[in-house]
Amino acid sequence: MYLLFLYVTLFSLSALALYRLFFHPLCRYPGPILAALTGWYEAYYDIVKRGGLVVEIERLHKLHGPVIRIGPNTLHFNYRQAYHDIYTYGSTLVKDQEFYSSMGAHVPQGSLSFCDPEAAKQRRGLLQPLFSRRAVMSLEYTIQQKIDQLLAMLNDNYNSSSKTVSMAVAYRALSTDIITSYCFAESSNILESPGLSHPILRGVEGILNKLWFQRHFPFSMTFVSIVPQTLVLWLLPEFEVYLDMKAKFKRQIDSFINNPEALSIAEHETVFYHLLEPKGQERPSQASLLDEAVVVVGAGSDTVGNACNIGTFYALKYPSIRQKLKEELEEFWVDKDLPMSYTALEKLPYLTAFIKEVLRFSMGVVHPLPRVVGPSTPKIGGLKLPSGTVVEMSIVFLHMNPDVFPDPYTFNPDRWLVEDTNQMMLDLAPFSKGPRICLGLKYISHPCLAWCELYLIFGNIIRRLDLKLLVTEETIDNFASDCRDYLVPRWEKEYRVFAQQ
Ligand code: HEM
Repeated sequence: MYLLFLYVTLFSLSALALYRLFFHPLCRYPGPILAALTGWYEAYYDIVKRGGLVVEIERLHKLHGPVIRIGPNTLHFNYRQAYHDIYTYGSTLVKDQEFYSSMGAHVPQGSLSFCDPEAAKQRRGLLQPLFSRRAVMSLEYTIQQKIDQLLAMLNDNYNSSSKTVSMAVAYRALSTDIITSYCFAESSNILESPGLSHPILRGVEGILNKLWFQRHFPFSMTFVSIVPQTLVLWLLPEFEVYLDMKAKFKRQIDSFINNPEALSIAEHETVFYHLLEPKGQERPSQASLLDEAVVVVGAGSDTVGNACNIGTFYALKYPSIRQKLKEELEEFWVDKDLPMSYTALEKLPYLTAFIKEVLRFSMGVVHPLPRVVGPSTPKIGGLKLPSGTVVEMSIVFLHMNPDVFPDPYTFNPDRWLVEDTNQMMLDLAPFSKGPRICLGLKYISHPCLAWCELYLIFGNIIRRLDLKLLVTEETIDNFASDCRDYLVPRWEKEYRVFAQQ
């Protein structure tokens, strides 16, 4: 009996392997045989090579050309027309259910995980007002308050070469505090924790380390949500922070549901204000509200933190860049003790060029975002593909394309100061593009929350502080290389700074 079972299994696997190698519609596309046979090829680079998939894809494109088969049913592209066909004009493609339901296994009812275009459109419609330019302008004060807190902390606690701080940690603290106070009118207050040792920071790190495991073994998150909490914490102590955060959001939602007046008397509009009082739509379920809260905090913290971390590094590393930023800011922002508004800062040409270069370098989400070809999808990068094919292109290949960004691995804000930046702007896509672009960013040239944060943070850090970079053997030298893919890019090394008095 066992033998029969073994024979049937072996026969089925062999038949599947033969089909995938010789009869599958994608069988004529080049790529590693193992990738054509199984999705575990990708899992190996994600888990064993710890975020090494994008580096492997780069190697494969050099070997096999601009289109490669990276999974049994997945093509990865490396040319700009394909990127725009998939994302910018990709209204007939949908998010890949297999990828997003495993990545979002902990938040199945949050906007990021919605693959059905209609459901995503409805949810985005509910949240959009919170991230519109009008809302952002009216809540600028909240962002400025948090930045003031960061500056005071750096001045008071990290002010000599023997008292330094990792800016990666400081910015993660700042961006999480901003997004939580902005969205829920209740900050996580990480910046107030002594030595920035808040459990949330450790928890986020622990969860990021488990990210690829969750992607390839999604039942691990189902396990976390169904077994008793004490067992989860015993087996996976790093989940404590995540479970605490969810419990806190749940308490907040319960209190708003029980006391709807509290929504309108909160200091400012919040995520829950828009979700609990949907105009012309049914109110999302409590589980969905909770998932959305987690999505918004996750999506709005590390992305912003990464960009700030990378920008500050280059402003400190290259004195000429820092000097130009400083001179421009000093000319327009004469009294640094008075706050400067986002609308004033966004008019500064060099600061704007600097932020665009920061966004090009920091990438946003570095992992290829998979989309599924539909029955009416036109050609992708000149290729007519069967419906159901998964297509993707990591942003690395767009942002580091030497045809559009000459000498792409050099951090050079001046490239944005030429007269015609149209093509570069088209290919600057840190927030992705098209129907599933980062929430609230209709077009990259219509700034809102993320832009507001970046202008205010860089403006304040450069104008009001004199940060010094501490260079040691351990200091990262260049953010363009050795990047690991944890959805957002991560690096092994970091850098530390102190505020010169
Ligand atoms: C520098 C800052 C940011 C970058 C580079 C960035 C980048 C991105 C990217 C690339 C996506 C597409 C993900 C995908 O297709 O799977 C995305 C989606 C999203 N972002 Fe951002 N983001 C940033 C800041 C923010 C902020 C501040 C928020 C607000 C809370 C936010 C909320 C979201 C949400 C909710 C989605 C999902 C939208 C959907 O699937 O329809 N992001 N972001």
